Amino acid sequence: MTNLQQKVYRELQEHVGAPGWCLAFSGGLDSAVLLHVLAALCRQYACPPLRAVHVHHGLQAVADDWPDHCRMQCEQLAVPFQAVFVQVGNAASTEQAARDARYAALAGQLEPGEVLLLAQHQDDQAETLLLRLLRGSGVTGLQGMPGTRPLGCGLLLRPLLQVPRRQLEEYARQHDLSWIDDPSNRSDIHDRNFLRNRVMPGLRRRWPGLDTVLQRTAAHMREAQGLLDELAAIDLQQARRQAQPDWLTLECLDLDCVRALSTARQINLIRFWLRDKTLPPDSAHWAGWQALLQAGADAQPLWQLQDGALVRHGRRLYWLPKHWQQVPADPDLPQVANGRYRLPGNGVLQVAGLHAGSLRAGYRQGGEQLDLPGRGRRDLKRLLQERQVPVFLRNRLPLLFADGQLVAVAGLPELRSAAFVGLEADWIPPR
Ligand SMILES: Nc1ncnc2c1ncn2[C@@H]1O[C@H](COP(=O)(O)OP(=O)(O)OP(=O)(O)O)[C@@H](O)[C@H]1O
Repeated sequence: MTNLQQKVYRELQEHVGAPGWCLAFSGGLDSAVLLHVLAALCRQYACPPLRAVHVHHGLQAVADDWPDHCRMQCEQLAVPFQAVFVQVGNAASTEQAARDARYAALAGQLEPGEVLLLAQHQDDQAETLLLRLLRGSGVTGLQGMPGTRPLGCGLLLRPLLQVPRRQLEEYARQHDLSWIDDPSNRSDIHDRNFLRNRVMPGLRRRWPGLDTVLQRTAAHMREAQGLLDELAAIDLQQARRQAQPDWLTLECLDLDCVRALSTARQINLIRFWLRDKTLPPDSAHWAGWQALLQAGADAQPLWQLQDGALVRHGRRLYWLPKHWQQVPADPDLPQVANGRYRLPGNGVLQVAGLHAGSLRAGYRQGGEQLDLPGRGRRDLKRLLQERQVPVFLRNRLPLLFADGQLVAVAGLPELRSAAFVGLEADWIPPR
């Protein structure tokens, strides 16, 4: 077994029990080497079934031959191959759009538990770090590419991150490999190519240990990030509250608790809290956070982020996922089974009790009235104000109607007309 094969095998040792290994195969030098290494490991050891996937972006005419090239390489090594064709959206940066489309396509075709292998190496990691430094990244960004992270229903792994490109070139020569030379890599228009082609060679001549030094920086940043996360977890535990009203399934923090922290610590907490909810704003865009804190006591300010918004109501701070914000064009909620209605974002409204099946569920349109036992007809708007239901929620409360008349408000058991007092209406949050 060659030195490189041993290194990769060590990196993959923890994953030999996975249901499959899937190589992201661009056909370039790095992934061609990884394909050869993996095929060799699979011949020598008990490894999961190996396959390779090439993503075709359709962005440059020369790339039209690449799926065939990749297929041939895989056939020679008896590795099952698949080409996936994607449409790249019209983003400001084609490079970024291609990367997004590629990761989405790769994630989409992973089997549960399968490991997706990417061929980024030590030099790529050094470039990534320097690029991020030049773009003003903080601790999170300066950790570089992670060696492993969840992707779709599987796991993404980069087993070559400790391997210098020189070693991959040597391996390719020794094994007489052929690979695709992407002509766009030679153009210095893109920052990464400029750095790779014009800057890194000079830096490496002056500081021969540059790549390992930068690797050490990334390790320091990972350690620092770990500590920041520990602090954020403590702060989150202190600040987390049950949403009010208490049937609400939204996540919420106590604003007084958050305010008591220093600004840097507030931002650390909010970043940590939102990590699995939305892309964090970059460091230049935290003015929205200050505006949210400084708005008057009665205001209900909202800070819009990519996949939802932070909203203040009273002394609470809510995370409002996007599907909560989009008022559907159709005010009716579709009934999916007897007494079960589909809510946006895959939640379900389950209505049980008398007449449950004959009700229509929908959102407020304005002007609704409810005939309350002992109180007579009341405007829904007033009733919701009385109960201090947050403004952001008022148009998103599922209402139940019988013969066109409002008879119950889901989640607020006291808002039922006489014949529907015993009606139960639960929200089952999206999974
Ligand atoms: N079109 C593609 N199809 C499948 N996987 C890809 C594709 N492009 C890149 N990858 C994967 O992502 C990794 C990093 O991409 P990057 O663009 O840095 O690589 P590359 O220079 O195009 O190709 P290589 O790393 O194979 O030389 C690649 O090593 C490969 O594993």
